[in-house]
Amino acid sequence: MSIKDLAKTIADRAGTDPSESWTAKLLADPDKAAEKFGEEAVEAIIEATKGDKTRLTSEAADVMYHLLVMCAAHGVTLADIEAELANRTHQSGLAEKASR
Ligand SMILES: N=c1c2ncn([C@@H]3O[C@H](COP(=O)(O)OP(=O)(O)OP(=O)(O)O)[C@@H](O)[C@H]3O)c2ncn1[C@@H]1O[C@H](COP(=O)(O)O)[C@@H](O)[C@H]1O
Repeated sequence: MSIKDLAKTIADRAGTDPSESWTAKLLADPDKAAEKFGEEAVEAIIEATKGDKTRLTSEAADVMYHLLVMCAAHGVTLADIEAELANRTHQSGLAEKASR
């Protein structure tokens, strides 16, 4: 599934029955969504340091999903994040830091 399709699926879960959808449950509880994102991020770090590519791929998918849910719980959309990233394309990190 593309990130865009995943974000749409997450947005579609807003306001639906939390007892029938993990996504709806997290959207209804932003602090829980943030906690889950933190857990998944730590799990991804652990797999990255172990060097297990398959496990890292799985944890990275968990991180992306929970990041999008946490953001959606606060009204931040994938389009918002993409716009922020687009604002940064002019920045050349190394050149900018060297000039400081
Ligand atoms: N990508 C995901 C996704 N990734 C993880 N999860 C759920 O996140 C929950 C918590 O993850 P955990 O890893 O903590 O689960 P766990 O069983 O404790 O596993 P471990 O930590 O022990 O490894 C589990 O219930 C997973 O099923 C997800 N739930 C939903 N999605 C996507 O969201 C869509 C809508 O899902 P629903 O909201 O459930 O309809 C799905 O079709 C998927 O595309």
